[in-house]
Amino acid sequence: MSAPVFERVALIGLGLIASSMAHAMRRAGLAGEITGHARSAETRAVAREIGLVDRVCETAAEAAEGADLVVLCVPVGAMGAVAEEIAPVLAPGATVSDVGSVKKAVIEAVAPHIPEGVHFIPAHPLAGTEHSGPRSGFAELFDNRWCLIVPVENSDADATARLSRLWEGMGAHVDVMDAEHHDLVLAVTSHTPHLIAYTMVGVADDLRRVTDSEVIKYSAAGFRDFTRIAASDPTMWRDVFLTNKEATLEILGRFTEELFALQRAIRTGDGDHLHDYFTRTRAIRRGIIEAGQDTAAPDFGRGATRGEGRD
Ligand SMILES: NC(=O)c1ccc[n+]([C@@H]2O[C@H](COP(=O)([O-])OP(=O)(O)OC[C@H]3O[C@@H](n4cnc5c(N)ncnc54)[C@H](O)[C@@H]3O)[C@@H](O)[C@H]2O)c1
Ligand SMILES: O=C(O)C(=O)C[C@]1(C(=O)O)C=C[C@@H](O)C=C1
Repeated sequence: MSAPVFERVALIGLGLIASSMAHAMRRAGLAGEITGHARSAETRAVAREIGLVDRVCETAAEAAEGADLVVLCVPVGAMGAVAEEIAPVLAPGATVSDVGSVKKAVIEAVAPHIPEGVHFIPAHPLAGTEHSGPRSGFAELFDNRWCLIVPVENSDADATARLSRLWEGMGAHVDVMDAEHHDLVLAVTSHTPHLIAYTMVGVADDLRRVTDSEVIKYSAAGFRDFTRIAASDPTMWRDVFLTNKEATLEILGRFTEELFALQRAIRTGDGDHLHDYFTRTRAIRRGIIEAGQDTAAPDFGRGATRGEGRD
């Protein structure tokens, strides 16, 4: 058990990421006290029932008051309003961070509300599941995953190091990245793949009407993986695409070009093109495994029903 890195941590939004943070902080004794707030009364009631944090508060400001770390764990589109609400109670020397999947838009929405003397250090843990809500979290979520810290202009070095210690204590490896680069990298590795999965499952759903449920009945592993991703929270992903528009459209444009090239190769019977392409992509998968990055998604059946106890 380590000494607490922060005396009081406030988690605003009590879904998958916040609940996993609460479990991971408790596992390693990283916080003296954890307070929490979620917008819906139902979520707050569930959080109280399962003892998720030490104190569930009725407002975000109440949870943030007296905290030396406040972490915004709400959908990206809600970050600015929450920052505005907690701003009056933030004490000088406190740190505000977030876990949003997009960084440039979050910084633009949150930074203007951060008072003088309060540190703002955005972050993004690259770990998740398709589940949501306060029951879906688990202490191991961040183990051996990356957490990207995205310092803003004049971010305090000591405060950044302290936040890094917290994430390392929760099991993550920490790297530092600037916001624009973060958003482009994530558009490639996370955002566009989610859009493709949503699309593929939508296509299959249309087809299902034609084939009378054969698509579901005979769905093989590849498609099942798509359905897991496409079961992810609609609010979260709507906000991701609306706020990482530029980078996602850039990657989607490239994706479409390559898809057309493959489509043409199939139509013209260009086996060499297909074989070369698949050889290249196979090498990427092998590279990921050799680098030890293939941390298989953990057990998702942790009593969480998607949408349960959340607004
Ligand atoms: N799910 C993932 O895979 C994943 C991974 C990394 C980062 N993230 C990011 O983490 C953040 C939270 O995602 P999650 O998966 O934990 O979501 P979630 O849907 O499980 O939880 C979101 C929580 O925020 C609360 N909430 C929504 N609007 C609010 C508001 N205005 N004020 C207070 N509470 C509000 C909801 O009640 C809910 O408890 C998002 O910004 C997301 O982009 C998600
Ligand atoms: O494993 C999953 O369910 C995820 O989609 C997690 C995932 C990802 O794309 O890797 C999703 C969004 C994040 O911001 C970070 C992680």
